[in-house]
Amino acid sequence: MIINIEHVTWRREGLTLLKDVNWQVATGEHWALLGLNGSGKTTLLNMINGYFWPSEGSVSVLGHPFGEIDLRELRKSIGWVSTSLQEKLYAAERTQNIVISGKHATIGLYDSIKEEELAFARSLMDQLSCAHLWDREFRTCSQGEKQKLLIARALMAKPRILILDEPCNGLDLFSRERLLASIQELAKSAHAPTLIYVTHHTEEILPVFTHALLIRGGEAVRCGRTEEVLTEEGLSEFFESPVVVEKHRERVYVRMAD
Ligand SMILES: Nc1ncnc2c1ncn2[C@@H]1O[C@H](COP(=O)(O)OP(=O)(O)OP(=O)(O)O)[C@@H](O)[C@H]1O
Repeated sequence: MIINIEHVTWRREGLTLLKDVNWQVATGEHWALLGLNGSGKTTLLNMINGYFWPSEGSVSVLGHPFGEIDLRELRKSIGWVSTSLQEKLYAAERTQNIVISGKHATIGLYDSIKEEELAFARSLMDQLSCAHLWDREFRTCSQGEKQKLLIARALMAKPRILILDEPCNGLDLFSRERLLASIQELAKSAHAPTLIYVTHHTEEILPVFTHALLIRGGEAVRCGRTEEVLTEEGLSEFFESPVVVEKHRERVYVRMAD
């Protein structure tokens, strides 16, 4: 079992921010985590990374129950790509150095770069269709290109779980599709980590995401196989508002019902 969250409740400042959440992620599955603003997605991710401790219930990640594992060690197996990270990275840094710095999850490089690290960084940039950005300054790359570089950076540490936290935020239609195509390829590649794709938008949930968790008000409202979860009925109930679902190339597009 990659992730096993059982009856997890998390309280903070008199509020219950996660309520009796149950979530099991098995090997070979890729998950989408869908929820509106403030629904508890980031809180749940912080829980998986061991930054928050459950008030009730138990968390086990990569077969290690919390309480029995060094969380700093565990975090080395989890990549977490989010846009807020971009601001922390050196704007003038060369793209390949940013990718390579992911090996030890540092900001900037402190050791001399080894030949095999350069080769691995290049293969990752190739895999994410951004090898043409080699040796560019990070700040000169577009938002979509930066996201690809940050995914390559996270993969440099060979994580077993890769969290993609709203990676398409701020991307235009075409950049979004290019990034999604790279994510699709990544998910299909041999030795791909377990992907957890966090989003507000159902249409970003690619067919490779076999399972979906819908979270609302800190509760896991629906959880299961994507095609069973992302139905018109299921989503109308989830959004507490009637929606119409249109499917195109195995992706689900939602609009409000008239
Ligand atoms: N440490 C904290 N103390 C108090 N409230 C918190 C804390 N962390 C999160 N919250 C609250 O918990 C709720 C869920 O927040 P969370 O960041 O998990 O939502 P989210 O689903 O990631 O939202 P978004 O899509 O906007 O990023 C919010 O109402 C937020 O204000």
